[in-house]
Amino acid sequence: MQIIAYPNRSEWPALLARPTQSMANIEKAVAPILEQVQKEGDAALRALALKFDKIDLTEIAMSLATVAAAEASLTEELKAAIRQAYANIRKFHETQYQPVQKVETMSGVTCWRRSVGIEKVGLYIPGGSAPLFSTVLMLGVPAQLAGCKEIVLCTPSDHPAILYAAQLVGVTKIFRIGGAQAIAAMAYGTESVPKVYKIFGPGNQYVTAAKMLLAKEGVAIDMPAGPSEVAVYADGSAVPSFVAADLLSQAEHGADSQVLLVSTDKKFLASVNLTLSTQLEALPRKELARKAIENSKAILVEDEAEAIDLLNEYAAEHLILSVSNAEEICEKIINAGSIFLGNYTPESCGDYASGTNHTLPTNGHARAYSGVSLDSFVKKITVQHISPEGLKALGPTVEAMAEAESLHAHKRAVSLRLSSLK
Ligand SMILES: NC(=O)c1ccc[n+]([C@@H]2O[C@H](COP(=O)([O-])OP(=O)(O)OC[C@H]3O[C@@H](n4cnc5c(N)ncnc54)[C@H](O)[C@@H]3O)[C@@H](O)[C@H]2O)c1
Ligand SMILES: N[C@H](CO)Cc1c[nH]c[nH+]1
Ligand SMILES: [Zn+2]
Repeated sequence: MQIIAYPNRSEWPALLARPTQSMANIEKAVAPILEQVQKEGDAALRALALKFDKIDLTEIAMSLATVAAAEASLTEELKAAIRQAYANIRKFHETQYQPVQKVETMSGVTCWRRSVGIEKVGLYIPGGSAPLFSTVLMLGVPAQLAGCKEIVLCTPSDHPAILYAAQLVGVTKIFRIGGAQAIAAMAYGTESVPKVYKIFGPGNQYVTAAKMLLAKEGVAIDMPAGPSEVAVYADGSAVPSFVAADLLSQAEHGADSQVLLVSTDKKFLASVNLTLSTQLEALPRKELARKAIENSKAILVEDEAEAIDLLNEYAAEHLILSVSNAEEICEKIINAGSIFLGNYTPESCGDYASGTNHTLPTNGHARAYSGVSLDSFVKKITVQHISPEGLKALGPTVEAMAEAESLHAHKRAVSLRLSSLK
């Protein structure tokens, strides 16, 4: 990994830019796909599956028999691991339920919020270069807890673990479609695929661009969750081989992934680089990881304060703090998707099974977005009730404001009632 020593702050934006292809080029490729699906429906899905995924899609929906057969084809060990991950993710997301809190803002004026699961949701499960069945749990568990009635899943993969996990979380329909065309199908609806109210899920740049383009048309999406990335901040207490393994864990996702290592210790950076090369050569997906590592940097900074500023500017999807004062540094991080503390908290645990969600904002979007949670799958409907006594107390305030805005019908809606109470 290229080591950059003591860059000036003015150099940070260029240094921290992700190796994404130009969004304009990706959008140029994706826009016609969206249009084709909107116009031609299932016929477009069949043509695009053949073109991009080399799949002959006679059946767009997965049959119940295929789904049922999935369980039998998995080992007991893998099924137990999936069930353990499911239980942990469920336990963590259950804590995100918010009890209804009724507030009396004035005597007789009561307001509260109801959380209601979004009725129809669409989950995208990446399957181009790896069948990410862990993502089924990450999206399906909060959808299930939120009480979403229709849970549609699209994926280009037919891996049985995807189908097994889909059954666990109560997915209602599964379609073997991937890429931008899957996102378009869930946004517009086709003869086979139902139109949903909100689309969730990570994916490559085509998937992410499709979500962003559709968001401009008013389609609800979770967030931009593109190519995976990790930043590691390490000091002399960190173990170089552990840090190298963490960097490679995200580099192996794809050539467009990026990893970042930050330290105040020059020798440490060199040791990580050494073990990284050896570990890289041993990986089956080494060509993908090598390309991602070529796009990555190890940055030597002056001190802890500079490291914190740099990490906040980068706004990593995942941030590992392999430093002796990890909890203290954690409190100073204001931009990150998910943070991992200490030497024994590999990011992989969050990817699969610790309980937190792995669908997280990438490409600096952690500055403004959070990862997926139970909240992502619910709407909050506000409710209020005003008693006659409450209206007597509140009415004059509303009358004065409506009068000042020249909205006389608003004022009358209050005044008529107040007169009836005299
Ligand atoms: N941010 C997160 O939370 C998060 C979580 C998991 C995975 N990820 C990321 O998801 C991504 C998964 O990517 P993937 O490619 O393996 O699977 P994917 O399912 O996202 O994309 C595969 C699809 O891309 C489409 N495609 C491929 N080449 C195309 C082209 N030239 N033009 C148009 N469409 C094309 C195909 O239809 C294919 O089905 C990785 O980048 C990974 O890092 C991110
Ligand atoms: N690291 C990915 C999120 O960016 C999630 C994942 C799934 N499987 C392995 N990793
Ligand atoms: Zn991962």
